Amino acid sequence: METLYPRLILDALTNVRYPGNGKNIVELGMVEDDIRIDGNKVSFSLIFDKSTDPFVKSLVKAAETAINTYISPEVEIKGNIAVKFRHTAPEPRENPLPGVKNIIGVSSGKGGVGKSTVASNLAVALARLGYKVGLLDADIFGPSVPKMFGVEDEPIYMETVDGNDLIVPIEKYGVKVLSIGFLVDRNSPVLWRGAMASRALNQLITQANWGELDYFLIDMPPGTSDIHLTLVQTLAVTGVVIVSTPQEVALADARKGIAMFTDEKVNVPVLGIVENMAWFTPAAHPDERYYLFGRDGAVKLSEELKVKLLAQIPIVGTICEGGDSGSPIALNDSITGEAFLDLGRSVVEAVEERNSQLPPSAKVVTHS
Ligand SMILES: Nc1ncnc2c1ncn2[C@@H]1O[C@H](COP(=O)(O)OP(=O)(O)OP(=O)(O)O)[C@@H](O)[C@H]1O
Repeated sequence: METLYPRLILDALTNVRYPGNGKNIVELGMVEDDIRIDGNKVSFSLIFDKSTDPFVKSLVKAAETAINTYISPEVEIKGNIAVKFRHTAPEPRENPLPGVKNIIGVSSGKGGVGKSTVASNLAVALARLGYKVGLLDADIFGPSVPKMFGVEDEPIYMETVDGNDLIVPIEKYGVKVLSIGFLVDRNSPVLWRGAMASRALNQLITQANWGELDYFLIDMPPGTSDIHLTLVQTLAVTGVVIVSTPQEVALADARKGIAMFTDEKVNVPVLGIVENMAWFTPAAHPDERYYLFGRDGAVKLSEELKVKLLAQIPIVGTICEGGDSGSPIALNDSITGEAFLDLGRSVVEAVEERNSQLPPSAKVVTHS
C-alpha cells in the first residue's frame, strides 16, 4: 500500500456527498483539520451542524467506505471517525413553570451582603406594586427567607392538581414563598446539604403549585456553585440581580459572580446591581450620610461593567429588626420602604427592557 498522507484522505472523501444538496463533505467543511495517520491507521473527525442530523451514521459509514475503496482496503478506518456537532440542539423539555412570566435570580458574590434581605424586600415591594410574585429561597448555606417572612414553623401542605401531588407555597404579604430550608435540615453538614440540594430544589420548582406569577424570584446561594448551574439548567432564567456592598472585597466577588452569568456557556442577562449598605444615616441626623464601607463602590462597578445600578439601600437598624421579626421593611411607608419600592420599579423596567431587546431565555444546556 502506498504511503498515506492527509491530502490522499481528503481526496477520497470528496467522493462522499451530503444527501440533498449534492456537495461533498470536504467542500462543506465537514472534515475537521485533525487527520492523524499512524502506519495504516487513519483517524479524524466529521463535523455536523446539529446533533439531530439524520445522516450522521450513514455519512460516517460512507466516509469509511470511500477511504477503503479509493485508497486501499488495508487502511484501518472503521470505528476511527469521531463525530462532532457545531450546535448542540437543546433537548425539548417541558417548561416546568408554564404560568410564570419572568424568573429572576438574586445573587451575590459573597455571603452576608444582604442578598436575602434584598430578595425578600424586593418580593414584597413587587407585590405592593400589584404584581403576582413568588419567592424561592435556594440558599442552602443560609436559608433565611422563612425567618424574614415569619413562616419558619408553618406546616407545608400538598394538594392534588390533575392527578399530581404538588407542594403548596406559603402565601404571606402577597408573596408565595418556599424555601430549601423546609426540605433540607439546616443542622446537617453543608456537604450533605449540597448533595441533597439539587434534587430538593428541583422538587421545589417542578413539584410545587406556583400557578400564575409575573415575577418568580430565586434567592440563590452566595458565590458560584453547582446550585447555580442546577437552577439555570432547570429554568429559563430571565435575568439576575446582583447584590453587593461597597467594599472592595465584596465588589471583587460580585465581579466573579457577574462573569459566571455572562459566560457564554451560561449566558443569563444581568439586570443590574443593587448596592446594599451604601451608607449609614443616624436617626437624629437625617441629612448626614456616613460611608462605612466606602463610597459608591457598586456605582463604579456598574459603570465599569456597563450594568445598570438598580438601587442603593442604606444601612438601617430596622431592616435587621424587620428581618428578625418576620416583617420585611418594604411593607412600611418609611424611607427604606420607599427605597425598596423604587428597586421594584427599577427591576420591572430592567426586565421590560431586557424582554424587548433579547430573545426569551432558554434553559442552559451543558455537555461534558
Ligand atoms: N441595609 C441593611 N441595613 C442593615 N442591616 C442589613 C441591611 N441589609 C442586610 N442587613 C442585615 O445583615 C445581615 C445579613 O443579611 P442577609 O441574611 O440578607 O445577607 P445574605 O447576603 O443573604 O447572607 P447569606 O449569604 O448568609 O445568605 C442580616 O442580619 C440583615 O438583617
